[in-house]
Amino acid sequence: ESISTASREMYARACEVLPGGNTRTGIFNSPYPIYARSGNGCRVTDLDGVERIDFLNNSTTLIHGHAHPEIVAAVTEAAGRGTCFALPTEAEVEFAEAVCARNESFEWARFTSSGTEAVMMAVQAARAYTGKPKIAKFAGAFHGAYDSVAVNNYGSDSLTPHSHATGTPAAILANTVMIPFNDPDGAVAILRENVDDFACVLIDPVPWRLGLLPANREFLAALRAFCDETGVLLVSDEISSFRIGYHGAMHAMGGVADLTVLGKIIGGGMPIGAVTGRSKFMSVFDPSQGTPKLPHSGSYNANPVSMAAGMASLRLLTPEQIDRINAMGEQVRRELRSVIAEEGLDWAVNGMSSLFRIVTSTVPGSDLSGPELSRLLFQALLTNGILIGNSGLGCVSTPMGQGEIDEFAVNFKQAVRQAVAAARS
Ligand SMILES: Cc1ncc(COP(=O)(O)O)c(/C=N\OC[C@@H]2NC(=O)[C@H](CON)NC2=O)c1O
Repeated sequence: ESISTASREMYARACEVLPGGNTRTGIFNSPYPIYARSGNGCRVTDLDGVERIDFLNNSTTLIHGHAHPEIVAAVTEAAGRGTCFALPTEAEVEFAEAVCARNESFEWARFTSSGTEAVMMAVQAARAYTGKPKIAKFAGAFHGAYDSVAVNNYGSDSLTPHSHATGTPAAILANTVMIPFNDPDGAVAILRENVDDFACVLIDPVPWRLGLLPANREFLAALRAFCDETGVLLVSDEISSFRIGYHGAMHAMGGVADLTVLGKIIGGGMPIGAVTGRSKFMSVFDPSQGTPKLPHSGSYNANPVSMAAGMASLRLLTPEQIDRINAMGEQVRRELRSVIAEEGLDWAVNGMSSLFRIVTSTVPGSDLSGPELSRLLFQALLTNGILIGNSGLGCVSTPMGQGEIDEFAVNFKQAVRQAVAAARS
């Protein structure tokens, strides 16, 4: 049924000028996506004026929700003084200080305009520092669109590299090795097979495409020990998971990375990415000693508007705020689990801190499993005033309170019943 007449009409117009009316694969939804008109705090309004509680927050980016007054003020003030210069600004230095203060391993920082670029630069920095070609990543984990890492990134645990970017050269796949998540013996055995060829191991400590289940401490310790022994760099992609603790995900789980990639929440809703880490590794970018091993430019790198939004976002993200949204995240996971239990379903609600992911039945052959059911649930939630990701991903934002959690629990029950009925019809 048509959820939003105006969105359907807008989508038809979009298809005239955008491939499939789309410019971001992850948020495409058939038969057509709902178009946003505006957002305010934890609520988003579509082109028909329908308001929903936003538990997706632009794929966990908007930790302070939409149009936070302090972030809007910072962006407006910065933009009024010029949005970008072919000159460095104080804003870049101030924000780099704020980022480096978050974790003792963040000795130097460098900015990009997306997480994808930051992952790319971290991988290239590891290759520049070690002189080695191969990288290891976890089967199924998502790290953005860079072709060296856009390999096995849709949740499958297959260790055979396959790219979702059709046409990726075999030479790229040959240098991207899959290792199994939370399997220390399995992962280290594969790493040892080509130990002299590895530049880095790339890990998201809470990989959402693997069901948002965290790495365990023994596993992180085994990776750290392997990297200490061999000189392979440990790169932590915390673009989505940094929010789980004031010092980030690895720190919260007792690990230490050599380089850490940041994005999303540190940008306050403006385009951002960052590579941080030990200065000895980050030195590959340093142009002050002659041509750097790794040149890296970008027209909007460290642009003062993103820096200002990021400063406001980090300033607002106090330990108390993190504790508060983490407690609300735990309550959300508990409420959703009790609805699922009441409905007699074997779905799971995974995640930690302020992140959650609803995973429909994993029982092979169950009629209530897989991406189709996740999509039915996503659509049913849309008609019940709630926005989450089409793969069941969601998060809590700081403007939320008990009212939003209560409303989610009630509407989730209705949506589950509608999705199950639709799946069985
Ligand atoms: C661990 C990790 N590494 C790199 C990236 C890429 O950063 P970006 O270039 O700033 O988007 C990301 C960013 N996107 O992840 C969000 C993810 N992206 C998606 O396409 C889907 C869309 O809904 N299924 N949902 C999501 O939450 C990331 O999470």
